[in-house]
Amino acid sequence: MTIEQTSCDRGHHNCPSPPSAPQWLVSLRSQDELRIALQHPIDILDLKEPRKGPLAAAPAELWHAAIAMTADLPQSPRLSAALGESQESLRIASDLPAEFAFAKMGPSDSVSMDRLCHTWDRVRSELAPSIQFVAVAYADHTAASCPDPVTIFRAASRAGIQRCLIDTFVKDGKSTLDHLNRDQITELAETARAQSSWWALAGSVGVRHFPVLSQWNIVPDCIGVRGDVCDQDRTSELSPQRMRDWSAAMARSFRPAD
Ligand SMILES: O=C[C@H](O)COP(=O)(O)O
Repeated sequence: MTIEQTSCDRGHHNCPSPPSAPQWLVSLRSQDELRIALQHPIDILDLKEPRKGPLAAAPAELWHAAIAMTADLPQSPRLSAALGESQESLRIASDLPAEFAFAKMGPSDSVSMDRLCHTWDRVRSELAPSIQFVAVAYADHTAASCPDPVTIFRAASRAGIQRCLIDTFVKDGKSTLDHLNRDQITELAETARAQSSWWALAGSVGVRHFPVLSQWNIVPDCIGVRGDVCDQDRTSELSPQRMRDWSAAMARSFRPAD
């Protein structure tokens, strides 16, 4: 999908149509949650264990269950796995089944871009060739002791990584849009576009942010969510009602992807 930037202010009568829909990624931690998620038009089922950290890996049993549950679907969402931060990723990357489309690793404690690139190389070399590696940046990069998001997005492209995701490291309710202002998120979006990267916006993103994104003319290629589709915080269960709310909000706020 191409990034479409529009000057459309949807509240304005001259607005021709809402922007093209970003893909929708939902992070899931159990088979029950997978069953709920599969009732919605999700593009990417992202498996992780939110009780163990922002990008902690789900157990391998869930990886295999997700493959079995989606194998025969006519329009199967693609599978993504969080592999944890660097040490956990290095340990488990080679176990990820080739049926997965994406794998991502948290950059915390990498301190320098050189070190993070080195870890990316090592993790990528462990993945099945068909799995696309997603470079993750943290909006609260100082707390995560890693390079800033634009530096990570640029380095990813230089390293031949075409997919980037921005998330938050500390899950205290502060979103990526609290950590980064309009200019900073615009710079990220423009960086991604200039280097033809696909980019996903995550990090305590909620339906409440859709009007802000519209006002800022930001349309990521994908929006990722966990906490805002749960009963309470992101460690609680996936909420069927909140999933319905997100489905409706995505359909209302964006026109179908081209
Ligand atoms: O990859 C996306 C994340 O799981 C988003 O989680 P969050 O919405 O709880 O920050």
